[in-house]
Amino acid sequence: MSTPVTVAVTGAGGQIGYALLFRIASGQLLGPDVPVRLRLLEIPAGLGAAEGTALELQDGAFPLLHGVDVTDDPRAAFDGASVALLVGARPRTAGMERADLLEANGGIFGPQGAALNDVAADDLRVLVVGNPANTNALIASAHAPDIPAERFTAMTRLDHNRAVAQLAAKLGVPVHAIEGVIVWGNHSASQYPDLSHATVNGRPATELVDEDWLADEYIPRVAKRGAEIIAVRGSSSAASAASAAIDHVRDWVDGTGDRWTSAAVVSDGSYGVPEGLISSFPVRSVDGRWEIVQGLTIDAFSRERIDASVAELVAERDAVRALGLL
Ligand SMILES: NC(=O)c1ccc[n+]([C@@H]2O[C@H](COP(=O)([O-])OP(=O)(O)OC[C@H]3O[C@@H](n4cnc5c(N)ncnc54)[C@H](O)[C@@H]3O)[C@@H](O)[C@H]2O)c1
Ligand SMILES: O=C(O)C[C@H](O)C(=O)O
Repeated sequence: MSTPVTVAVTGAGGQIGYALLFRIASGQLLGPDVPVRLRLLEIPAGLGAAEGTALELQDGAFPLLHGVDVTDDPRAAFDGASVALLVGARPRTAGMERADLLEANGGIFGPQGAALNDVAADDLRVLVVGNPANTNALIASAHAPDIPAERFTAMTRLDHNRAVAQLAAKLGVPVHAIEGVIVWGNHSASQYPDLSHATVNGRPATELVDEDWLADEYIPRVAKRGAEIIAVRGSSSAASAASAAIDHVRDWVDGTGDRWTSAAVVSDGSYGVPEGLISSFPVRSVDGRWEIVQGLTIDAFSRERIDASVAELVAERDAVRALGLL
């Protein structure tokens, strides 16, 4: 068996952490032949929950799990890490403005980026899940000048999976019949789930659904699914978010083949998205790197929606810049 890979998970004592860690320990993140060493990072108030989870991980007797460490020190958590799943974030509380949230999270993701820069492994891959995920990833990357920006990603795979599942439910087809769905922009209600390149059993999805359903039901349903889950469940999505994080990293490491998916990656200016922003794109993973799918035609309907979500990302970037966080 190979040398264990160190996987760091922040916010490990929270809901997503609880759903995520057992799947990593069972080999679903990196594959059935790859042993893992888990590092759980929490703030002092969350250490008890993370320590309890560590005890349960031990009780799982997972053959691939070569140890679990719990700490409140980012440098200890990230030391030698090849994968960092940044889940822990400051949630918005009553009376908090968006700028307060960005500032509070800047205080988390700046130091975590700096710690990753100093102590993580050379092959580090980062997935930011904690909201506002795209901008948190941007802040972390800005504090890690020695780590290529392409290694910092934010999670829109849950939005992508929701977009696929909603279309499958509408048409009564299995999810594997669907290809070419794209989520563009921010992981927020401004995101744009785009079916204009999607196919269902090889047929264009746009031939199978009408435009009104697309504009008035499908797009808002997917974009506001996080709020729907909160309203129905009483707390935000956890197991589906953990599942999407597994999908994202597994595809990043193993490759996607010709299939494409969605991930928020650093923009190279493709599709008019300003260079340097971390925005969701159609992506393929090739040789361990995300590549933005090129050459897609963007019609006026899509252009307007992509631009609106990207404008929100620009506003978030400008806000954190004004706060001195970039
Ligand atoms: N990108 C997505 O698709 C997506 C989906 C669902 C949830 N989320 C976001 O993921 C985050 C976590 O969700 P959750 O349900 O697990 O929340 P949670 O409140 O259950 O857990 C968050 C944990 O993070 C910890 N934490 C806070 N600051 C930390 C820090 N500086 N270092 C380490 N740990 C820290 C908290 O103590 C807590 O235990 C939230 O920001 C949520 O909005 C994103
Ligand atoms: O929407 C939220 O606040 C929660 C999360 O980001 C989600 O998409 O489920």
